[in-house]
Amino acid sequence: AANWTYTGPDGEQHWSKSYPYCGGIFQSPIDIKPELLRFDPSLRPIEVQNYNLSPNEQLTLGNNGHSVQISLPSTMYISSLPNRYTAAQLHFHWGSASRPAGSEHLVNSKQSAAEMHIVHFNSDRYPNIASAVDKSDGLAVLGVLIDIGEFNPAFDQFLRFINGVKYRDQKVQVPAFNIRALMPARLDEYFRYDGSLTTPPCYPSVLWTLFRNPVTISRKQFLALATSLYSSHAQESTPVPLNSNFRKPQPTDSRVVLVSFKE
Ligand SMILES: NS(=O)(=O)c1cc(-c2ccccc2)cc(-c2ccccc2)c1
Ligand SMILES: [Zn+2]
Repeated sequence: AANWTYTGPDGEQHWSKSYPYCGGIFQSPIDIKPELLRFDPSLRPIEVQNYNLSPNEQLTLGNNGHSVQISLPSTMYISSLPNRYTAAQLHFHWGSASRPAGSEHLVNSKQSAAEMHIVHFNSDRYPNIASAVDKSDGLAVLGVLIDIGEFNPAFDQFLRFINGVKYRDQKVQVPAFNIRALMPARLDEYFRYDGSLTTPPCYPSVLWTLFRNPVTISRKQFLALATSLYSSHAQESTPVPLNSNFRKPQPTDSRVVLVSFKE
C-alpha cells in the first residue's frame, strides 16, 4: 500500500506510522557538514563495470508515482567494493519549477537542483534485490548531485522520452545508452556513510556513496524533469503533479561521514 507522499497527511512526518524504520536509526538523506567529515585514505576510486550499454539494448523507463526510474541490466555492477554490487535501477529526486532545489543530500547545507541514485544490491550475498533490500550489507547506492547549468546530452537520452511516462505506472522502452555519462568525471572523490533508503520502508541497508562533484543539466532539461510528470494515474480526474520528491535531511546521530579526498 505505497500511498506515502512527501507532503500532507501521508507526508514524511507520518511515514513511521506505517513504516517503523523511517523513525529509526541510520536514516538518509543527511546534510553533509564539515564537522562530520573524516578523511579515509583507504577509500578507493569507485569502479563500475559494463555501464556503457549498447543502443541495441533497451531499458524500461517508468513512472512509479514517486519518481522516474530506469531499470538496469544485471550485467552492470560496482567492482571496487568488498562484495560485488549489481545494478538494479536508477531514479531521480528533484525540486519544482518555482523552487529548483530538490536534492536529498545537502553539502554544507547547500541543496542542489536534483539528485540521481543508482541502486545496486550485494549479489555476492543475496540472490535478488528483494532479499537484499533489508540487510545491513544489502544495498549500495551511488548518488550524483545535479545542478542547473550546461546542457547535458546524456540526460536527453531518456528525457526525450519523458512524455511517454507522464502518469503513474506508465512505462516505455528506450534505447540503452552509456550510464557512465550521467556521472561526474571523477569517481575518486566522494562522501561515504552508512544510511538508509530515503523512501519507505526506509530500511537502514544502504552503503551511501555521494560523489563530490555535481553534474549539470540545462534549465530546460530541469523543467522537463520537474514539470512533465504526475504521481496520479492517467484516468484520475485530478492530476497530481510529481515534483519536490525529496526527503528532508535526517539526524546524523553519532555518524561520521568518510571522505576520499583531502581538499
Ligand atoms: N532513494 S533510494 O535510493 O533510497 C530508493 C531505493 C529504492 C530501491 C530500488 C530497488 C531496490 C531497492 C531499493 C527505491 C526507491 C523508491 C523511490 C521512489 C518510489 C519507490 C521507491 C528509492
Ligand atoms: Zn533515491
